[in-house]
Amino acid sequence: MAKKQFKAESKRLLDMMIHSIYTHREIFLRELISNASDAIDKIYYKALTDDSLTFSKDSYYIRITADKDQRTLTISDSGIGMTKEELEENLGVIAKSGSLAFKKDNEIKDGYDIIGQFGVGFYSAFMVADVVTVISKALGSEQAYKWESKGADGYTMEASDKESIGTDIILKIKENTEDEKYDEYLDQYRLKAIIKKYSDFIRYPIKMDITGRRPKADQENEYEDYTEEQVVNSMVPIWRKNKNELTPEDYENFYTEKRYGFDKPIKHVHISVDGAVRYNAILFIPESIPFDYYTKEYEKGLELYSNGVLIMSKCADLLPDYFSFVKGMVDSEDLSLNISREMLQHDRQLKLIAKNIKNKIKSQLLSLLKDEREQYDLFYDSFGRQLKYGVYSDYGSNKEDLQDLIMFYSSKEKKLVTLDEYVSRMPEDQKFIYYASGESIERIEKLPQIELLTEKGFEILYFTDDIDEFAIRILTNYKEKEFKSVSSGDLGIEAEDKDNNTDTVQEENKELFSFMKEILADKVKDVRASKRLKSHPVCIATEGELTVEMEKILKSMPNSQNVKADKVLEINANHQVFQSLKNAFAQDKDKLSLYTNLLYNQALLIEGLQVNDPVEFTNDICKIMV
Ligand SMILES: Nc1ncnc2c1ncn2[C@@H]1O[C@H](COP(=O)(O)OP(=O)(O)OP(=O)(O)O)[C@@H](O)[C@H]1O
Repeated sequence: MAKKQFKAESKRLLDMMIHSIYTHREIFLRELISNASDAIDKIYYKALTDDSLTFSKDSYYIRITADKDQRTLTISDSGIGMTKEELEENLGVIAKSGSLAFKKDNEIKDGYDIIGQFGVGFYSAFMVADVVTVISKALGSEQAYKWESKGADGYTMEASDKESIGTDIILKIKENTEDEKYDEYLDQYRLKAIIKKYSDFIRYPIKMDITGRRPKADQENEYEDYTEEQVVNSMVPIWRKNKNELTPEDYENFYTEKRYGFDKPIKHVHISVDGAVRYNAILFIPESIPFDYYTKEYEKGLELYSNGVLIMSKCADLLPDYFSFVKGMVDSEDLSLNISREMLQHDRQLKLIAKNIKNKIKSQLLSLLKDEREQYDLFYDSFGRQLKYGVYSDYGSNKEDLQDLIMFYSSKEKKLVTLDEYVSRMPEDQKFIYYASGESIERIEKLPQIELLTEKGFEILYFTDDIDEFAIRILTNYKEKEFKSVSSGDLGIEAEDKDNNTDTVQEENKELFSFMKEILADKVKDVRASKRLKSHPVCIATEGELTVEMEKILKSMPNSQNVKADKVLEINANHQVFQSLKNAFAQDKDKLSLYTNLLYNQALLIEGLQVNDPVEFTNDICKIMV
């Protein structure tokens, strides 16, 4: 029979899977059982919603059969099965989600990475088997098909016999090697232990023949071997269990088994509500960002069950966008099985659940912040940006919910702090919450604009994310303290003039400043003596709503209008450069023009802005050198 080739990327992945040194080979069983359970979910759901089908509950099961002589391990299910096309489609291509394409060849080093990142499910069978045979009969088909593969060189497909609807997956277990005892995957007790460990809560019975020894009836000291079919798993879904009976590992196993993520969740929340609306939920706050999280491909949502039957794998209406990182499931008896996506959106029960869940997540995050700061920092590193987007989006309608969860880097603490922490430390005479924006902490630390505030001992929040300043603008204040950019025209420091004669200097040099303004024309709104500069000669301050940082961000957006911040060029009157400006004003206006342009361009560079004409700028520098 002609062999069909796997798609190129699948072949590569398979190769790695087969040759990988993966320490947890046993998880192949979890993967296959999980697929079987999904397949039964599908047929069960159909049976419940389609009157033309009748099934009895007893007909849903997963069966594990080990045959030591043949070295085969068979995982059978009475699920929905696969047609010929589905076998091709589902098993001929790995990682259909496209996640593999995301990873470049050299980034994938061994199987761990692959499973860890994408969960290639079915293919993990090749970690323990030389040959994998899948015999499947789909619901509604007369004909069964057999798919078989020895690994990376391809697979065969042919018509086959199978009585009942469902799928058998037959693994020809590898021979033992010096390092690896594959025999264990044919041992009933070992298999039972693996199932208990990873798949205990699967809703359908996982049946296995278990052999034991027992005393013979009526005969003393005589024993006999017997084999009986046992249901190995407890079948109670974890969300229906009592929290006290469950260990953190149980939740972690559930998280992995459900493929919510491949990290270790930072926190889980187990909710059982029995009030106006009844539901159970298990929610997880992941530790790391899914690879597509900050892209449009990412789909938020929780699994939605109606009385134990999965009705939607990603119910988006259960989570607000700003908590879109939350994973998990909700099971409610109050939802109808036949409910459509459109109807769900208007469902009163679902709305109540969503609101309740939102509050739970918020309170969990707050308690994480309060009691487990390191964990919160870890979480914030991944998802803090999303919370800040939440403050900004929907015209700030969720800002109350989120303002206590966001953090920024503090100039004083040298770490992330909350707004509450900042405000509670503010000296009495400090009116504003000060912030400085820039590309990185290192660059902000060098900004001339922060000199005065730093010298006076004020704490400054550093904004390094694009969204930061926009979010803060929507917040406008926190606990009645307004936010103020270090570049804003008036810093609101009463004491600032005491040791500073800026106003006098400004007055005395009025003509010099207005001459400089004329040279720069509409590039700046004004040129004036600075109150905030200490050692640097020049900086840009802004007036009005828009800061330089916001201008940069808006300009980088597609279809950006030509937005401009109102810039003011501030000159340090105590710097030697100011004397040179005054001399040039008195003696040589061309020189003043040269100096003014140079200072302006320098101020732009400090801000991380581009100079308008780099060639002219370098020529100007040469002019002062010769
Ligand atoms: N026992 C089965 N019965 C019916 N369909 C199956 C069975 N096993 C696998 N499939 C089909 O093959 C597809 C691929 O399975 P595989 O385990 O590789 O990935 P997955 O389960 O979709 O995703 P992932 O494992 O990454 O969560 C499944 O989505 C399912 O449609």
